[in-house]
Amino acid sequence: MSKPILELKNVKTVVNKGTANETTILKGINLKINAGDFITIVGTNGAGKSTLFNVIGGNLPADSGAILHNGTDITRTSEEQRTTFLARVFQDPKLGTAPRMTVAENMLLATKRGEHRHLVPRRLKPNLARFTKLAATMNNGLENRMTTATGALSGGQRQALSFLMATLKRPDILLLDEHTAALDPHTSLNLLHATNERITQDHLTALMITHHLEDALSYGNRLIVLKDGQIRADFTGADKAKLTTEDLYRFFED
Ligand SMILES: Nc1ncnc2c1ncn2[C@@H]1O[C@H](COP(=O)(O)OP(=O)(O)OP(=O)(O)O)[C@@H](O)[C@H]1O
Repeated sequence: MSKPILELKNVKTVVNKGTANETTILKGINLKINAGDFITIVGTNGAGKSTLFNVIGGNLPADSGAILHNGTDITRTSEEQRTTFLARVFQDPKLGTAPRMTVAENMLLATKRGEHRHLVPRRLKPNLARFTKLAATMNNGLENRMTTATGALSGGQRQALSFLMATLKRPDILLLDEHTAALDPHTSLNLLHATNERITQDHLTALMITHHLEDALSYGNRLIVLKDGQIRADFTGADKAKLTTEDLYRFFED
């Protein structure tokens, strides 16, 4: 069997070290993510879901344990170095896009993820048709706003742009951190559908944090329950398919 695309081996993360508030947030995470996995992640507030993404993304160090990318130890690499193979979409539509740049300029910038980015305006023209076609896949009129400054978009359009930017240059790992949570129900559903289509059609490897248990059940091939800094359950295939919201609720009871 081929190596996991990403592997966490007994990863622990401690914050406020050496103070009275010292806390171990991740308490020994072991996780093998295989190419093409679409993993939904659920867990109570404070379970450590965003911290897990921070540790994978290099925003927060792993205090012990190891993180391997295609078998190579990346535990000590920086957040910047990891952007060569990893992209993340946050809950806040304002994160991930440059507000004064147009939609098309932001997309051009995203084609350079992980590289030293110099925006060359003349490169925009040959890419515009492709970018517009991609924007149209979001089903929210983004394709009609290619020359609009991103700060003037609706939250839904801006978040759709963040998602497109994260996937324009294919990432090995896509981290979706409650990326539809700040949107109204209709806009959220629309983005979730577009997300699912892109991930499944392009066979992307993705992890998606959500508080909506129905969404965690509906999407992906794998579901992980995080509780108190540990992985309490990891369902795949047929086991995931037969899970119900009631089954999941049990993990939220003390
Ligand atoms: N840098 C930090 N310094 C101190 N405490 C932190 C830090 N990062 C996270 N924590 C704490 O660690 C715990 C886990 O936080 P985290 O944001 O990972 O939880 P979460 O599962 O994403 O929660 P939510 O569903 O509310 O977003 C929380 O108690 C949080 O306050």
